[in-house]
This record gives sequence, structure tokens and C-alpha cells, in this order.
Amino acid sequence: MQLTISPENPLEWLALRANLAPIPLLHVQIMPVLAKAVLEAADKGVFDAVNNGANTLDELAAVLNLNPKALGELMGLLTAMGYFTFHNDRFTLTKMARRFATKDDPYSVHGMMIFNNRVVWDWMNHLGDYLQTGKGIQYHDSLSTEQWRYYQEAMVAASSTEAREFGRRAPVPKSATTMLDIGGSHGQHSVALCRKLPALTSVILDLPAAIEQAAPLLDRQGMGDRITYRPGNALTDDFGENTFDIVLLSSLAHHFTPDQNQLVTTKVARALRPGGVFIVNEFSRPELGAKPNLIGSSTDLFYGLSSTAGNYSVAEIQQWQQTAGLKQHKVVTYRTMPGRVMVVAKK
Ligand SMILES: C[S@@+](CC[C@H](N)C(=O)[O-])C[C@H]1O[C@@H](n2cnc3c(N)ncnc32)[C@H](O)[C@@H]1O
Repeated sequence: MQLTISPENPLEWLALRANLAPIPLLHVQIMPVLAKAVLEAADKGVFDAVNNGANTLDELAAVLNLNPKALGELMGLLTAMGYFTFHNDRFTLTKMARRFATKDDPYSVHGMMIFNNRVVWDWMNHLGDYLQTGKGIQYHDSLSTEQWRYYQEAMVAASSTEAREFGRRAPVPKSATTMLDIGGSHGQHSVALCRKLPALTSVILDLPAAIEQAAPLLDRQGMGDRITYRPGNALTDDFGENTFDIVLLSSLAHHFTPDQNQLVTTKVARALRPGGVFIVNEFSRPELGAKPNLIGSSTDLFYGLSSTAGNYSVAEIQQWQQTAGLKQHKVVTYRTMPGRVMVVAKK
């Protein structure tokens, strides 16, 4: 999967070929508006209002208490973006929008939309500073309680599609009984593996402020005490010795420096049982000059901005694993999310 600007007819193809189309104008004028339109639509409840039967512009404006002219402009854009169809003066959600943009669908990314609109959008203003100083926001140190809640709900939203594929494809020992899910938050990855392996129990190690907001999200999954929380800090806590068959580090390596990741990996190697696996689940960083991968490169910059660290290449992750005495096992690339990868090592 790629995000691309593609011609719709031979003349546009020629214009692109001849370098006559001002691509940066699309990037700077059009794309920010696309993103913000979707975020505000979610935050104002537009997708759910249409799903609940408010289908004309007047009905929607009344239900949502929004300005009809401004809402009409928003709806026009969202329709062009493939969120709605419009016939006989009525808007209908497309299948894509019903699944991913409404609040209660199991695949919904609504939580991510709210977090990005209410918290992350402002972070973008720091990009210039980040480029000068190399110092990211380090948001884990400064979120308010409400922002922690948005963050944890966003993590559920970001991973609900992924966790299904993870559950199906993660190369874990079938006989596994113990798992450590470092920075596991809402626990969806643990849930997916516990549902697949009936003897498995998992411990989620996360920061106390995260657990406070994430625990109710895990409760909804009805896993009882097969998945438990351990409040702590992966950088300072000991993980024990010969204890776990599976250790997962999902979307946390990008918050840590290479040295911190090496430290964590060394502790993981000690904590694994022989035959156990360590899965680093991340967006991999494309090497400079490699085949373009907008998702890998934009998350790399975003994680730098937000956490000072960033994405790592598969080779870098494997190097931490190898240095910690683990053997390379598998690299699994996701089918549902381009650029996303499980880098798996075995003890
Ligand atoms: C981006 S989220 C990933 C959540 C989940 N693993 C997933 O893949 O969807 C990162 C998680 O790591 C946690 N975290 C950040 N720093 C941590 C640390 N030093 N020790 C333990 N957990 C940490 C955060 O609280 C958050 O829940």
C-alpha cells in the first residue's frame, strides 16, 4: 500500500511527467486541510450523527448545532475523500467510514482521531523547534489525566485492526504459558494471543498513569485475571529470569534511544525461557534512499518530534537482539498496515 498522487487521465500523466504539476501545493495547502477536516468531523460527531440517521445537511446541522454553510463545506470535502456518498440530498456513510470512523465499531479509529485533534495537532507547532534542537516533546512526562485517557483510547484505536493480524500471525510457541507485554497499555495484543493460546497468561508492564486509564479498556475484553497489570518502568525495572515464553515490545521502542532499547533487550533476554520469543512490533524506518514509504518515514519524524527517539530499521532491532544473545527468528510484515513489522528473536 502506498499514499500517492496519481494521474486520472493521460494529460495529467503527461503534466506530472513534464514536472508541470506543483506537487508541494498539494502537500502544503490540501493535505493539512484533509487531515484536520476528518479530525474535526470525528470530534464534532459527524460520522456518528449520519450513522444514527441524520442524513440531510439541515438535519445534521440541527443535531450537531453547527453552521450549515460551514458544515456543507466539510461534508463536500469528506464526500470527496470517500467517507460519504450523496444522493437525493442525503448523505450515507461509505462502508470504510462506517467501519473505521464511527465510534463503536470494533475496528474504529475514533479514539485516535480525538487524541490527534485535541492533543497531537498542537504538537506539530513544535516541529520547527525540534529541527533546531533535536529535542522532542517527551509527552509521557507532561500529559494531564484527561490527555492520558485520550492517549490510551487512541492506542486501542490504533491497534484494533493490527491486534487481529498479530494474533493470527505472530510466531509464538504453541505451548506458551507466560507472556510479558512491555508498554502493553490496553492489552489488545495480549488479548489476541490469550484467545489463541488457552494456557497463556500475560503481565502488562506499563507506567502507572497509563494503567489508570488503560485498565477499564482492558476490562471490556472480559479476560479476567489471565491478563494482569504491573505498574512500573521498563527502563528501571527488572523483568526477572527464565520466566516468560513470550515478551512483546509493541510501539515502545520508538520512544527509547538505541542505548535504552539495548538495555531493555538485554533484560528481556534474561527474562525469557529457553525457546521463548521476543517480538519487537514497530513501524520500521526505511533507510535513506530506499523505496519510498511515507508511513515509515512520517512516523519516524513524528516519533522524533514527540519522543526524541524515532523508528528503527529491522537491522538495528536485530542488532540489539543479537547483542543480547538472542537468535534471529523471523521478520513478519503486516498485510493490513504498510511499514509495520514484527522483528522476532528466539532464546
Ligand atoms: C504507543 S503506546 C503502545 C501501546 C501498545 N503496546 C500498542 O502497541 O498499542 C506506548 C505505551 O508504552 C508506555 N510506556 C512509555 N514509556 C514507558 C516506560 N518507560 N515503561 C513502561 N511503559 C512505558 C506508555 O504508557 C504507552 O502505554
